[in-house]
Amino acid sequence: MPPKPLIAGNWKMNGLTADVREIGTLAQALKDGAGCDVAVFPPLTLAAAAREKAGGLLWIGAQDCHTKESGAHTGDISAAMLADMGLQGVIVGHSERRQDHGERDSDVRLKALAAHRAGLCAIICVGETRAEREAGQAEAVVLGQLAASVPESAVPGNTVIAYEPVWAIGTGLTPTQDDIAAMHGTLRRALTDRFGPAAADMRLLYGGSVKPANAAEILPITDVDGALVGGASLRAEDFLGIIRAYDQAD
Ligand SMILES: O=C(CO)COP(=O)(O)O
Repeated sequence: MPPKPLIAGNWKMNGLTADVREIGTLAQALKDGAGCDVAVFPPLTLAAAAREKAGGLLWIGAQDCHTKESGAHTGDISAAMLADMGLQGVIVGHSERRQDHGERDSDVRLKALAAHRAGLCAIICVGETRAEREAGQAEAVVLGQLAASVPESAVPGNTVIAYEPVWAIGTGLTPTQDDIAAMHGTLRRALTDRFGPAAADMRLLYGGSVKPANAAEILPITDVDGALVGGASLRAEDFLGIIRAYDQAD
């Protein structure tokens, strides 16, 4: 049995107080259950209100955390603080953090470890750039990121891997179904080599321009256990269009 799918929405640096109503709309729609788990990662300013609106029907998480538990790190937030506010997960190693903040695999690994120590689920992101894909290095790059970013403490209950090709993020471009299947198969094999049979239960999400219009083609691909959605997660109606792709498959 493949793991229960997860549809996760990464709001990035978007959303003001009024937008929390979208979480309320999602929770209302999820009352009768869904064919997948649902999570939203709003900006931290909205996380407490989002959690209240979610009413336990979807997870609420954060988009980053510090590697340390506390200390003199002005402007940073620790995983322990996120757990203390009742959040369930945290995205680590998103390509925008790797690019904008120079995060390396070793930083991502320490952040994932911090998340695990705090009892949070770490959504660990990997993905190649366009130049790396064109040079035929996509698989090697992603496998390198996976090996160095995922800590030994990873188990299916505390870790989700998100494959997000950088060139597909926010561009409307997606890899072919065969390319997604090949990369996810490669990720699963690498995780199995490292973690044994437990790797079968570790969720592998695809991210990069997932929309209601292409969800039905992407989500059923073997070894795709859900999606990490950016732009199309900001409005409940669009996000539900992706979540419902699972109901229709049932
Ligand atoms: O980066 C992403 C999610 O983390 C994907 O963003 P888009 O869905 O907007 O392409």
